[in-house]
Amino acid sequence: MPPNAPLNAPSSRLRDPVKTPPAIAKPQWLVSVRDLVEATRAVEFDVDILDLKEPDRGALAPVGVQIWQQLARQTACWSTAGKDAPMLSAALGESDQAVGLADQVPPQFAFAKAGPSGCNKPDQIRGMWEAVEKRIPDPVELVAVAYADHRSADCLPAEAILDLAARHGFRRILLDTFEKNGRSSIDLMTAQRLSNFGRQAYRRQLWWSLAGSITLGHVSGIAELIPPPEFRPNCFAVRGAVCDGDRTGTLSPDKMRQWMRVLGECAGDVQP
Ligand SMILES: O=C[C@H](O)COP(=O)(O)O
Repeated sequence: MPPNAPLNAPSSRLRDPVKTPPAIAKPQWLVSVRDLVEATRAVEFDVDILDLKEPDRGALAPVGVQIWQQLARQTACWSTAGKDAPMLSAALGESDQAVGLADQVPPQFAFAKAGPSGCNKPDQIRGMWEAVEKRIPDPVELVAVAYADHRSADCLPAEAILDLAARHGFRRILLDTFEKNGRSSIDLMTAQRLSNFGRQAYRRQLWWSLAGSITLGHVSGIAELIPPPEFRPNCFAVRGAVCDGDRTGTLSPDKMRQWMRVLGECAGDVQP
């Protein structure tokens, strides 16, 4: 187990819908989808988390509330049909938009993410988290978001957000890029910073997900990039690399199949 316990105990709102593993044999896989059609395609490929997001409108743009509701109904059908229904996650947008939408997230969703852009002081980001937490339905867990290109997003650096998130009682953090211009989180952070981010997450008992123009090459090369297994991401989150064309295209079954295979091959990397 990581040596340092979180400074604040998690609030009841942050209880896990599933237990957070201290170490995982196989990284989880999040795929961002824009609607029910893409979601239905993605479930064929053993996705762990379906993330509802409109890729035409930036990093964390929300889809319409009616699409959240469709997915909430569909997940019940998947479960009753005996399928392993993925957990649902809602992108709420950035700061004020996230606060405004938080109370409309269906309670069937496991997670919601609020972007920190414009929050360049600790008090601002804490205030935004608190405002979202006040409105979000109780079973939905708010996930902290940090951007590798934090200057473009006018927010605090990723390491500072991780520290604040741990103190606030978050259980999970997503590292993504604000700009979707093809520069990956790995290019922006460099291997050293990324590895330190992973170490910091492990020590603070934060599950972390790596997103931001991540490619299959990044996934298969993660052991060289972050040698200690326990510092590696608990989850890889992807959109662009599993689409035909760029991230505004549609999900490619061939690419989804390749990702499923490569992620399956990561199994056994981490000893519990
Ligand atoms: O949450 C994950 C993002 O949607 C990743 O998108 P991307 O792979 O196009 O950067």
